[in-house]
Amino acid sequence: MSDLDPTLTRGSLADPAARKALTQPIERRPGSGKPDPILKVDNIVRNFGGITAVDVDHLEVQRGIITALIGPNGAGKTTFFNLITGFDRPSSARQGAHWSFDGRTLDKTSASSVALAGMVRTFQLTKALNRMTVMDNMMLGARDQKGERLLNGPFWFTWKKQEAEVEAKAKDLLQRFSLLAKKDDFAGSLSGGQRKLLEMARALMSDPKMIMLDEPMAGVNPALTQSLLGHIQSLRDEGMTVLFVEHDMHMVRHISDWVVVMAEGRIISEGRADEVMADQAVVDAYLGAHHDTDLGDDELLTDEKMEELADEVAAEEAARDAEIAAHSHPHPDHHHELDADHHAEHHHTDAPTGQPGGARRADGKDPK
Ligand SMILES: Nc1ncnc2c1ncn2[C@@H]1O[C@H](COP(=O)(O)OP(=O)(O)OP(=O)(O)O)[C@@H](O)[C@H]1O
Repeated sequence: MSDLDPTLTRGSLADPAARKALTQPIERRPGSGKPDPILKVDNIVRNFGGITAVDVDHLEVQRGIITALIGPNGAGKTTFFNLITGFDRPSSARQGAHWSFDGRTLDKTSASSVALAGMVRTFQLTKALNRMTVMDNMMLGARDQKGERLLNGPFWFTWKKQEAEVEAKAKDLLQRFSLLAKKDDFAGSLSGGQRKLLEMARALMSDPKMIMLDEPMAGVNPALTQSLLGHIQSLRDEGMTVLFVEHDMHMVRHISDWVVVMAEGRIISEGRADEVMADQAVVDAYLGAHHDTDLGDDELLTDEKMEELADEVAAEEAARDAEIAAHSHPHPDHHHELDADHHAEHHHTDAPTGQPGGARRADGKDPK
């Protein structure tokens, strides 16, 4: 905080020039210090069997701007989100893992306490949530994230009194995200984009300081894309910190003020979008098998290039299927070791273990 321009008060980062002035002096290297970090992470390692999914030495997330966390499939982004929000425990828990949010240590904190501290993540709607109405989802969002202690304790009446207030707030948020007319509809009946809006609205029920969005553009049709991007930017313009994981590089280029790149569980690059996408370490991490992977540069994405990529993917999948058929003996499915829903919720397939950018073995050997 020491070097931060005192005029950069809450909301003043709505001005692009102010954001540029803030990020310009930051060193372009993994783990660089930020002028006013809201989140600081040290020594977070997560192993699954012999695989090191996350191995982050140091990361700082700047307050008040939009930071994108990108990386190839299997790079460890979702696992990292799970770890810092208390939904998973680092393997390095007793070996120096340390992280703090807004000055408060979160090392041994539960997921609900992390949310109470002001760091809230969105969740993709599960089957159960799909069967509830949009409004009930919002009310549950409030209970999950704020009133849990009130509901369980002798404060039930206090909660009841607050309920009307909470409902009014839910309606305001639904209005803001153009979902009010749908408040009595089942969440499952919403379009992909509307679900993303509902996920965001739910997370905002607890007035977070930082919102963490997991693939906000997944399954969103082009008509809603602009509106979603606008909502994310206006949250930042109102003073909120945004951290998001996204595969859509066009979106990353469009709205990120800062980009952090992960590969093989590690932070490999940091900088502004155009800078990291030109960084050889990033290009190498994304390349590997797909040497022309689109990093969001529209000029590169010709029809011919798309066909070439589709052919490469098909050839790779055929080779993988053949390999699986050749080794089709039962194999313990480490993927479901902790969280059976984790990958079922993902819309895309994981990189096969050992593909560039994917997880690596804890002993450093090629997992194949
Ligand atoms: N619960 C789990 N049990 C075992 N292995 C897991 C588990 N969760 C993740 N992994 C493994 O950890 C590595 C990192 O996965 P993670 O989902 O965090 O990557 P990611 O960067 O979010 O990938 P994607 O972009 O595909 O969502 C992968 O190799 C994955 O298979």
